Amino acid sequence: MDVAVLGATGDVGRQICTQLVERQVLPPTSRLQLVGRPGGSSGRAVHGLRTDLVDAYDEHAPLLDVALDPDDVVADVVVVAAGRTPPPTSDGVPASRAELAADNAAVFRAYADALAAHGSGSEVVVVVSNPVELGVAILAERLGRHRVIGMGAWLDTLRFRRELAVSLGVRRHRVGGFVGGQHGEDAVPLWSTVRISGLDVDERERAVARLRGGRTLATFPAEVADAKAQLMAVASRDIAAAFALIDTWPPDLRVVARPWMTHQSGAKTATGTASATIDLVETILDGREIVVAGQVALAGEARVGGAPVDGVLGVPVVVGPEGWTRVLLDPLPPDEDARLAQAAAAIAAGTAPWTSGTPATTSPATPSPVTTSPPTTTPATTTPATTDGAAR
Ligand SMILES: NC(=O)c1ccc[n+]([C@@H]2O[C@H](COP(=O)([O-])OP(=O)(O)OC[C@H]3O[C@@H](n4cnc5c(N)ncnc54)[C@H](O)[C@@H]3O)[C@@H](O)[C@H]2O)c1
Repeated sequence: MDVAVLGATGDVGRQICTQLVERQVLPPTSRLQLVGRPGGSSGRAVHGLRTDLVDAYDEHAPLLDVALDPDDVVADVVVVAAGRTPPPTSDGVPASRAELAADNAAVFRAYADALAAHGSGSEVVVVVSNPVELGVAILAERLGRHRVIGMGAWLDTLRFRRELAVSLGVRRHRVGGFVGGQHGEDAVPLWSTVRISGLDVDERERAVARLRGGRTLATFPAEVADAKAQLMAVASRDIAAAFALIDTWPPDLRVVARPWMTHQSGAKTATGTASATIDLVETILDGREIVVAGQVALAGEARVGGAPVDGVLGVPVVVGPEGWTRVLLDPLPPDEDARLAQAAAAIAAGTAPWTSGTPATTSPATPSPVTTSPPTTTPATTTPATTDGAAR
């Protein structure tokens, strides 16, 4: 099985390539294609990256290949990490999502068209670049909905589990639960999906109620806005104090605030992003099926706000070697349902200018009907993930 990483020389792309090789996700007989951009600095640096990886990992490295033309991308799994990233801003207000979308829509389209024309017709695409939802919408339109999954919701999910685990004083692998919605500040912590191994239902409900402290998601957007304002004020004097302040907040708020502060600090979130990406790549390559959260192009497989979703949304899904197959979303409590509906509306508004609004329905994966089974499967991952803001 082969993997291609678009934007291989970027901060995130390079981490993905390094971790793929270092963690021996790919055997020496597989191929890792490092994809750069002709004419750009990455067109030169990608050759250097190849040499550096061989230098470090020659004993177990897969075959390392360089591609500069989107038409030459060939792999079973294609990771999209190419494109612009929004820089931190002095006032904490993220660069316009529309501007980022305009730039990165062109990147998404170029690779979507090339894969549609020259790909195998069965590659699975993992979208990392932001806006993740736009990448999923554009690639799904051309390649088929089930072959495209955005990893932002999985990264948010790993962060949620970590924050819950910290508050509970347990290891992350003992905590289940998902984050859906839009990657970044419109992430929706799905508290009703939280599971804690070793606790029965009553114990879990008491633990969750304690962690939530009587709050619901109805106040979450206002809490996030207030958190950012507080962090900007504190961080301008003392960045360590800003991170310490985050530690005093509830776990769901920390899920959004901590990566936002990380980005504002000038550090990028490349390591955690790469690690979460590799979870998905590993699953797809393994032939296993696991439940993850991901941004996917829905055609009515989930209902929020009383209506079926026709468009991209982060939801728990079953992912396997042919992409995602099913949505696993039980009926939600009103606050989670309302926030997911708001996120779906925000995503629809953000993607509409760049898409035809009709994701391709063809797919090699067999779409299954909506399932009502509870999302109890927890992938056996202990991978740390730390990172977002507008979306990081
Ligand atoms: N989904 C997530 O959780 C998450 C987390 C962190 C970063 N990101 C996103 O990942 C993307 C990459 O981030 P980064 O920090 O590595 O950025 P970076 O600037 O370090 O690297 C960007 C890479 O994209 C390539 N690139 C830029 N424009 C291109 C074009 N027109 N065609 C082909 N390649 C092009 C560059 O050559 C470079 O290799 C950004 O969109 C960022 O917002 C997503």
